[in-house]
Amino acid sequence: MATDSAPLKEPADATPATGTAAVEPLVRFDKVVKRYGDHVVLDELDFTVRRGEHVTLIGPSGSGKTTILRLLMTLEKVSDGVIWVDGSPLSHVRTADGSLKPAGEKQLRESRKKIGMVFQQFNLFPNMKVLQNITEAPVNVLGMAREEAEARAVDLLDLVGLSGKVDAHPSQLSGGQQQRVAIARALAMRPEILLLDEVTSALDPELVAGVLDLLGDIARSTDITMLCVTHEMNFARDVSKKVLMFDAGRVVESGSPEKIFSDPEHERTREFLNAVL
Ligand SMILES: Nc1ncnc2c1ncn2[C@@H]1O[C@H](COP(=O)(O)OP(=O)(O)OP(=O)(O)O)[C@@H](O)[C@H]1O
Repeated sequence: MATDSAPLKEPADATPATGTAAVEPLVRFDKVVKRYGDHVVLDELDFTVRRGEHVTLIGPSGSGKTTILRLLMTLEKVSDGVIWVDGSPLSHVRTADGSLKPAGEKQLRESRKKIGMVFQQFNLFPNMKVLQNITEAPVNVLGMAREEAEARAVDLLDLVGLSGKVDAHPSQLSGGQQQRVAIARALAMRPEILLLDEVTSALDPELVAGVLDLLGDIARSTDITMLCVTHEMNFARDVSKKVLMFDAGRVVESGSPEKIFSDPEHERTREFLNAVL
């Protein structure tokens, strides 16, 4: 089935009826396929994430974890299936007859506003000062007044422990400090969903705990929904309510961190955890 030919109807429970919004998943992957040429990376993937939930994605290298985050960030397009966010199709738009067709660039840019992502390699703008790194998207994408964006950036820099670095350039900061700026930059867009892709993998070991503590504080003190790819199993245990174990582009097992880490049911989960723990 190709997304650009067959009309796709929304799942029966995708649009909450009045009074049921609290139980409606914020994110729903509905038979999502991602192919690169003949290589099927995600294979009719189904999973849901509830509003405010903190979910950790684990699985062997190449199992499709980063691809899931990139699809949610609309940096990639689905090959098949539909991604729903808050009852609306992220990857598609509704046509007049109620069917869905793949979203164009304009809609994808709109969808992207709801979602923030922090990358392994920080991805800061090297030629901009810290403050401008944080205000750039709120001003140019959301149309926020510069003064308001700057005031918010100052608050966020305080939150991430970098209030003295407003005028620094990224090259003048440590990796841990750059990642804190990247976290502040993602939060500046007031996203509903925060995607974290191995955000401590590129850091020197002594900087890892500080960044994880900050993310733990953000998870506990806000109602943000988090999807997190990490090899930091203690962080997953402390911060997430649900762990999804992926293999070959599918969820092979999901459950609480306690259940998955101490009593996994699937052989692939046991193999993976034996290798990383
Ligand atoms: N742009 C691309 N073109 C072709 N293949 C790609 C592309 N991006 C990802 N892939 C392939 O998709 C598969 C899944 O990659 P992905 O990065 O999602 O895995 P992952 O589970 O995040 O792995 P890791 O833990 O090593 O980061 C890999 O086989 C990868 O080579």
